[in-house]
Amino acid sequence: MTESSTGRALQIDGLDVYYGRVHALRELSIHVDEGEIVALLGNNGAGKTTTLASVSGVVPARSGRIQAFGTDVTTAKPWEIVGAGVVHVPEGRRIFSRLTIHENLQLGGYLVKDEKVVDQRIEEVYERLPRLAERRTQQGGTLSGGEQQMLAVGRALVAGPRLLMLDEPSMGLAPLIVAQIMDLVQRINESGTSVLLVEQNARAALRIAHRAYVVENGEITLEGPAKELAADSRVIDAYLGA
Ligand SMILES: Nc1ncnc2c1ncn2[C@@H]1O[C@H](COP(=O)(O)OP(=O)(O)OP(=O)(O)O)[C@@H](O)[C@H]1O
Repeated sequence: MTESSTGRALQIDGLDVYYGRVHALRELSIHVDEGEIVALLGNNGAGKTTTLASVSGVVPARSGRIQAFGTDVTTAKPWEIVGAGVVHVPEGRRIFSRLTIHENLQLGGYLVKDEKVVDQRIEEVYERLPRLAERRTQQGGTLSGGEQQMLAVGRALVAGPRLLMLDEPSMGLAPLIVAQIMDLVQRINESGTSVLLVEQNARAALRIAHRAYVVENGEITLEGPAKELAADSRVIDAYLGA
């Protein structure tokens, strides 16, 4: 791994990923500057989850390069990528329903050596999300969908991300709850964490993103400032509806 200073949280160049014969990503290139929220929009099966899985070291790149904060992580292991400051909140939250909220948060710190740091970060999560603090001894499975999503984000924060990657945080949630989740993401960004936000809900994502990309069949087909994309007729027709 070579290191340099770029001001880029994430730089993906010409990424190709295959599942057997399925060519899931086709020379995909995107970047996230430090301090940005960047949305990756697209329909089911477009390649959004694969992009995050590839950055996280879960799905290997056939070709191309992935850099996180100037470090080449193309072939890095998942824990090395977390160590580089890149933390992934997976699709479907994947919280542990039999563990308490507090235990779920503690799991976010499993790679953090200093327990005091973990405890301090959990307290910060409780300050940010008082509803989790009130329910800290309850089992994760007793939370509503929106609260489970907040717990999944909180757990990621305990890992100390410099880049937070969120996979469809709005999935299955009512509009009011989606707005609360997006507000949380925006506040996390304002306190200094860069964000890559994967969403099918283009409307919600474009409201908080600085820039966005549209991915179709594994290829980037549109990109630009979020405000411009929100006004682009191709985005309106395909992703925003009437
Ligand atoms: N484990 C897998 N094995 C085979 N093909 C896969 C696998 N995972 C994804 N694919 C295929 O790769 C392509 C990209 O899928 P991906 O899940 O990245 O899309 P997505 O944009 O995240 O959609 P979704 O919102 O449904 O997750 C699709 O054609 C999908 O069928």
